Amino acid sequence: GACCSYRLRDALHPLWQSPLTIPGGTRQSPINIQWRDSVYDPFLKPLKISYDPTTCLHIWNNGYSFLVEFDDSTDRSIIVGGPLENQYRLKQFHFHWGAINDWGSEHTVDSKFYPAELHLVHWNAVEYPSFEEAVMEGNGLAVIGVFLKLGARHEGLQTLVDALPAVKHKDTVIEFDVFDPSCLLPSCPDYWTYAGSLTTPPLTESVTWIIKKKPIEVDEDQLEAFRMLLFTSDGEEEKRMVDNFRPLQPLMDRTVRSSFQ
Ligand SMILES: COc1ccc(C[C@H]2SC(=S)NC2=O)c(OC)c1
Ligand SMILES: [Zn+2]
Repeated sequence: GACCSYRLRDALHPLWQSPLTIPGGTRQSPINIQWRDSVYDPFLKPLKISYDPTTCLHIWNNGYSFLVEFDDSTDRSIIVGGPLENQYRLKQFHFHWGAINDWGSEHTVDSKFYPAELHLVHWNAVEYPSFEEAVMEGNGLAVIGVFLKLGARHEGLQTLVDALPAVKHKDTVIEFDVFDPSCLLPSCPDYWTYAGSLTTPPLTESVTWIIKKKPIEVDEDQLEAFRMLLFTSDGEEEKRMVDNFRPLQPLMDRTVRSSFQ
């Protein structure tokens, strides 16, 4: 029937040649955040974000998403506080999105998908010598997740959208030397936090997730600009870069904490 072919299609989805779950995984991402099951933690601190816009380096299409990468050789762009024991350095940010507005985010809230989700990736440079090593450690990474919803045009995002045609194909890159990603964060400080993983291979269980409660608004043209990117290199048969999100993973023995009541 339709359901099993859906499951088969889902399992064979081009993005997932690797196993959909990893053996022994107990803290995989993404997950559904059931609002009423999240537990308010009064000891959670406010998240402090200080990014230096001149640490921005370039935008590149890596064949799975488009990443904006930062110079992480110093502590000029960091986050601290929230659920974090140390300060974490900004390494890159990227997005996940759908072919249509009904889905696209990796996390869901009360089983609702958003059309897209921003991930700001940071690593624990206090305890680990490199990003590559931090990726392998339980407290190595901190990723801020921000939901995107359809609404007003986002002026800060537009500078990024204007650059996307230059990275249409896989393995293309352009210089992008001043950008402050804090313009992509909602003003509301509220967040959920839980222990999770990378959402693409190597799927390592090294991420402290900080998911903002409030989405940011972007307009249809801005979402369409994401959808005109390609998974494929120049000269290959074109495959539109859409639906680059991992299926939901089991919560298992985890509690999602909230910074708000
Ligand atoms: C080898 O280390 C990696 C590999 C892939 C990603 C990107 C994945 S993980 C995530 S969160 N969203 C994504 O699309 C990394 O990001 C931290 C780190
Ligand atoms: Zn991501």
